[in-house]
Amino acid sequence: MSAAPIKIIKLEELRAHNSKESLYLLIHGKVYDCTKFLDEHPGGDEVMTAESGQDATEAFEDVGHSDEARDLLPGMLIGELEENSVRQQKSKSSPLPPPPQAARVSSVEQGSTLMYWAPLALLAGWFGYRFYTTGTPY
Ligand code: HEM
Repeated sequence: MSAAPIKIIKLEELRAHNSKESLYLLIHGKVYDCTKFLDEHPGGDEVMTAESGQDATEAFEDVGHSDEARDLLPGMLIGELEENSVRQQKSKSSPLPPPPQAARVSSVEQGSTLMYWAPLALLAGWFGYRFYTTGTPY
């Protein structure tokens, strides 16, 4: 007899279970249904709901959970997170090039700065020319 196939869980599915009514946690790439454990968790339910819908591995490890705590995990295991959806999540969080709108705004700003300085430069040029030709700027 072979073991039951591992259920592949999509990122959207993980994110959908983010309340006390139904809570999934992602720890080391595996998805755990922690709904029933919420009330029993010695660290409280708030910390667990706060970690839902994202990778809770760091939070789980930072606490330094005991072996007893780790032994509880297999009982809550429901599947693994789909590889592709993790990659999607990573690309979403990576810095994107600035949107074209920003480029447009800065070129408009440059344009308006030029529009401000051009008449002033012309005026200064005129007074300079007058000063040199007539000895007085007006
Ligand atoms: C299914 C996942 C989890 C299980 C089975 C679990 C289980 C436990 C257990 C058994 C303890 C008692 C101490 C120990 O034996 O280490 C504990 C404590 C604690 N847990 Fe979790 N935990 C889980 C997830 C989390 C997450 C995601 C956080 C987020 C920060 C968290 C935060 C804490 C804290 C802060 C304590 C310390 C409580 C105290 O001693 O005052 N736990 N947990």
